[in-house]
Amino acid sequence: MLDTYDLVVLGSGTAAQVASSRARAADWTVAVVDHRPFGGTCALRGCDPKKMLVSGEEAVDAVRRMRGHGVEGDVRIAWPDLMAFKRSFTGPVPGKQEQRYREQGIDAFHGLARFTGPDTVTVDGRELKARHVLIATGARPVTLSITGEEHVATSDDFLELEALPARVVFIGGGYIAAEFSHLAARAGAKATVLQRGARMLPGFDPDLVGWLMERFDDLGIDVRTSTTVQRVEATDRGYLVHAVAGGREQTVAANLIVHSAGRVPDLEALDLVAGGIVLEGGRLKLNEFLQSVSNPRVYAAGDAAGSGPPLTPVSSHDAKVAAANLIKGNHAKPDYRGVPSVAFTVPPITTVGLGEAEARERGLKFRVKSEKVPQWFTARRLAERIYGFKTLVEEDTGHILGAHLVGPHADEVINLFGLAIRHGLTAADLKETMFAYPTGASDIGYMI
Ligand SMILES: Cc1cc2nc3c(=O)[nH]c(=O)nc-3n(C[C@H](O)[C@H](O)[C@H](O)COP(=O)(O)OP(=O)(O)OC[C@H]3O[C@@H](n4cnc5c(N)ncnc54)[C@H](O)[C@@H]3O)c2cc1C
Ligand SMILES: NC(=O)c1ccc[n+]([C@@H]2O[C@H](COP(=O)([O-])OP(=O)(O)OC[C@H]3O[C@@H](n4cnc5c(N)ncnc54)[C@H](O)[C@@H]3O)[C@@H](O)[C@H]2O)c1
Repeated sequence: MLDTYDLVVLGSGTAAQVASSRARAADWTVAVVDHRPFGGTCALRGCDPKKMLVSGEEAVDAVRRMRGHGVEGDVRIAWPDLMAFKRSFTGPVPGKQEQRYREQGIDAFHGLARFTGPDTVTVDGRELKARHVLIATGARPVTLSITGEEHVATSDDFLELEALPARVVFIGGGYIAAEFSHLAARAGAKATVLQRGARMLPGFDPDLVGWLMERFDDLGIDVRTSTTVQRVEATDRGYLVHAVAGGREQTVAANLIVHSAGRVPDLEALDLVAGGIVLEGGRLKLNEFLQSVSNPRVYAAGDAAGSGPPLTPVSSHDAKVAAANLIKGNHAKPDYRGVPSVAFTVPPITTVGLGEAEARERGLKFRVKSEKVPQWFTARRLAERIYGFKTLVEEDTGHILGAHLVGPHADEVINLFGLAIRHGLTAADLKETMFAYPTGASDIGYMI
């Protein structure tokens, strides 16, 4: 282990992995630091473990949909076994990560990192001097500032539950509430979502969210919008969640309350003042090259940078941009065109590019095609009632401005619209493409 490095990377998630290996490949001396097991949010506490659990849901949902259509019998989620299945993936991740760092010649430090000066960082009592630092510390749940906040579990806690409690309340109605309430309800819990916003999943097309809400109803998920949680009270039988909606107080009983009210860059422990790193509105103040405006040695990437949407592919993209600028001098800028996003409800809902309202606000000239199409073959063969789309195509150029899908295979098909947006393909290009039939993609020609 050295005391001086060309690059010290704070964090060991997606952004850290990508940037550290690029810098090392350029023959830089590199250290990574994390106070939690190595691997970051996506692999250990986010996308991947969540989707391992969704696999159980998908299996149950398929049987329930096909019942009466040639499939008989009942199936249910065996929660401890599904958790064990999840751990079969997450368990080996930290060890594999450490081995990867060893093989690459990257030094890995365990501990909470904190700046002690513009080019020094302390980790577990050891001071590291750095020619450059990359802040890749990810995000944390936003502080709710409500009485009883200490009783609110995080998504990390939910993903480690050995047993699923009978009544689960979600505070907030975005990605985590949508995905985890579907999971909890299919696994037999009573799920309630208390969403301050006027609707669920505000990042997705309102019409498509409306169609998806039918499935929340089927699952018995109690979704209360325009409802703000005010306090949480512990009782001898669990908790009471006190909320207010339209001036009226409501109380919901719970055995588990899950934070799903948003995440913010995780910067608190870093002592940014000591590092000479300024913030603006609670976020790192960065230039267009993802470099701190006040300390040019320091760059940031991923959720910690807060520059693009807080998603794994964006963390990876940011890290490539920051690494390129570190190694060759500032020249690369992030490009967030065509970043697809999926909420992994069953069925999934997806979005890429501009929403209809945003495109109108920008004064663009475009045609909208939107329809709920459960009668299409893709949905029929799966006995799925929820299937629909909305596409936005620019009038003059034929460019795809935005695409929004809900239903089977939407999580895969949206990537093709992302490809079109990012690489300037037109609606005509997509229509001329031959997609294997019958697949989700073979519907694209009819969606535009
Ligand atoms: C429940 C959940 C589900 C998600 N599902 C998806 C999904 O399906 N698809 C998708 O694209 N995105 C998903 N996301 C978002 C995605 O996980 C993040 O955008 C992505 O993992 C961020 O990567 P990162 O490298 O920026 O940070 P992270 O992977 O969060 O890594 C940051 C690391 O820094 C460490 N750290 C923090 N502070 C310090 C410090 N002071 N010293 C040392 N180490 C520190 C942390 O321990 C952490 O390991 C999900 C997120 C959550 C919470
Ligand atoms: N599939 C995915 O890509 C995926 C899945 C899970 C999480 N994530 C990432 O994690 C981040 C955090 O997810 P999330 O679901 O916590 O946040 P979110 O930003 O998706 O949704 C938060 C919602 O909580 C509501 N809210 C905030 N404070 C509230 C309060 N006091 N009472 C009631 N409602 C309140 C807001 O109106 C908002 O709609 C996401 O932004 C996303 O980047 C991504």
